[in-house]
Amino acid sequence: MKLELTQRFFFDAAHTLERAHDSAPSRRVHGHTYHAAVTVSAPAATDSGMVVDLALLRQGIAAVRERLDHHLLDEVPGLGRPTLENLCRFIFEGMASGLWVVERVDVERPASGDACRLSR
Ligand SMILES: Nc1nc2c(c(=O)[nH]1)N=C([C@H](O)[C@H](O)COP(=O)(O)OP(=O)(O)OP(=O)(O)O)CN2
Ligand SMILES: [Zn+2]
Repeated sequence: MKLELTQRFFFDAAHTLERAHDSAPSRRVHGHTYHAAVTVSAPAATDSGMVVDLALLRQGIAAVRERLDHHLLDEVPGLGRPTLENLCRFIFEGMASGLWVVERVDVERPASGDACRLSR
């Protein structure tokens, strides 16, 4: 058995996106509010009664979030093409060095109903 713990957060960011699909709005600089969630796990029987202290998890998230929030995503080192898929990977990799096992990362744009999940 294992326990999973999730912390949600959001960030606002701008980007452009060149696509095979002909979309002028995508090619212009535009912004989205992204809602994200990081889920970490631990064996169900922990001495601490915690997967990890949420304060530590939030610190890890804050460090990754700072690299995205109010940035032009096209210019974020290591992100690559600013898609939901690459945002999942970027956050997953950014959280991977903590005192936890990252199970999955979700990134959504609720306003347009787009969502992506990267699982371990
Ligand atoms: N697989 C993905 N496809 C697309 C992503 C993505 O992250 N992963 N992102 C986008 C763009 O960010 C875009 O802003 C959203 O585009 P879309 O919903 O298509 O809106 P448009 O204004 O471009 O309208 P169209 O009707 O598609 O012309 C796109 N794809
Ligand atoms: Zn977009």
